[in-house]
Amino acid sequence: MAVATSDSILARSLITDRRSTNFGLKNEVCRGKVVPCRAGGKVKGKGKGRVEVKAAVQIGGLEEVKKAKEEMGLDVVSEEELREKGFLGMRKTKLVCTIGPACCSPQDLEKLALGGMNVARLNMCHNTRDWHRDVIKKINQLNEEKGFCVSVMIDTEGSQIHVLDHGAPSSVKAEEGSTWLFTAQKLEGSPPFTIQANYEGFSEGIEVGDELVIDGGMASFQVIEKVGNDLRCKCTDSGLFLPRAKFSFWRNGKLVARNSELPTLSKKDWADIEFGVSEGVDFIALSFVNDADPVRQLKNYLYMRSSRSTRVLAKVESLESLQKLKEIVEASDGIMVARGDLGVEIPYEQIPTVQEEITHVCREMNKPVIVASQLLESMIEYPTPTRAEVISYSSRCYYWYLLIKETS
Ligand SMILES: Nc1ncnc2c1ncn2[C@@H]1O[C@H](COP(=O)(O)OP(=O)(O)O)[C@@H](O)[C@H]1O
Ligand SMILES: C=C(OP(=O)(O)O)C(=O)O
Repeated sequence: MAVATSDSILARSLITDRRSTNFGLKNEVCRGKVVPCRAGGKVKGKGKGRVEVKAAVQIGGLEEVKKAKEEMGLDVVSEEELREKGFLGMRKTKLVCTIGPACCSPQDLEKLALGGMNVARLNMCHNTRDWHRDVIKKINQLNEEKGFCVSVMIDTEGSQIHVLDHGAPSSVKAEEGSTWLFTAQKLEGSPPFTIQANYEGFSEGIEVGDELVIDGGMASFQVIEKVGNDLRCKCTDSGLFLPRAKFSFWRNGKLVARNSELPTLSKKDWADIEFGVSEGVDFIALSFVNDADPVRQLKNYLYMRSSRSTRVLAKVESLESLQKLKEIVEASDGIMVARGDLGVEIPYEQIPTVQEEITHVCREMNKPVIVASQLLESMIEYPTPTRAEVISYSSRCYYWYLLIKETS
């Protein structure tokens, strides 16, 4: 993915190596000049990397963009078009960027817009509404003053069983053979070998012998004792607890579905939606949609609130949502394949097939598909993506791509 600078076009599928000077493009075909450029903001986390793009192909106006599309099969967009049409522009691939503390200044937002951001995503499970309001204001300003056309998406928190923020700066390590208490009790500080869950009923129906998997495989435990509502577990595969790490329980190789018992739209989600409507956001992405009902409910609500132009996207991130895929796609304006959470409920090796299946259903119903999570994950640390990451975007599926930790 190369990012547009002034008078340049975005050539999405061309990520260059630092040493490369010309993408291997024939000058007579594109008549473009490869220029170094920097775009994007500082990345959160280790803070070393930058979302930075190495080069852009400078090609003049719309005519040349058209030529690049037709003759070279590139999915490109001119800066002019980015400014005027945003996600309604001709480039079929769209870029959705999560806005977090690492990229929320007006300068960072402008760099992202210049780099091809079509939609700015605000994840409502982080930060305050005032913080989100401020970002929306900056995006509106960017659009009004600099002529961009960046849309805004809010993403609801939804309900999911996860580790409470354990207070440690980054992660807590569990060693194989160590014993841990998983509890929903509110505890002072972070007692050793104790993990707090966010949901009181997290252990209901769980039996001794069940497997508890953290973040789809980051670490595994076996339940060795039930102590009231708490679970004493032995670590069977060492690994890390990251803040908000997700739980899944397994019995005889099958998922014990727990998240599906929680509501898709909590009180907080409705309050966030109300906030989004009053701020005039363009998209609402609904987390943990298990069937079409919450999507229909939200669409009815938007209709009543005269916010018909706000689009509802359903996040497919659970087994249940896969079982009800067609009705969910039908009810929604688009789908997000939330690969991060999907990887907690289905084995990693099934994700490619599932992504393809979801895409197929969406294509048949003419609905856009957003692919989320770990797209350019290596760029959280490093300035260039891996070859494998580059290759995974060379298909002509024309997805919308959602960058999360890479930008936020
Ligand atoms: N608005 C925000 N405020 C603070 N941190 C944020 C914000 N948005 C994203 N982040 C950071 O980026 C990370 C990835 O974002 P995201 O995937 O949207 O959240 P999560 O993985 O927690 O569901 C978060 O864990 C958080 O550290
Ligand atoms: C986008 C995702 O969800 P979130 O960041 O809201 O956890 C995901 O799970 O891939």
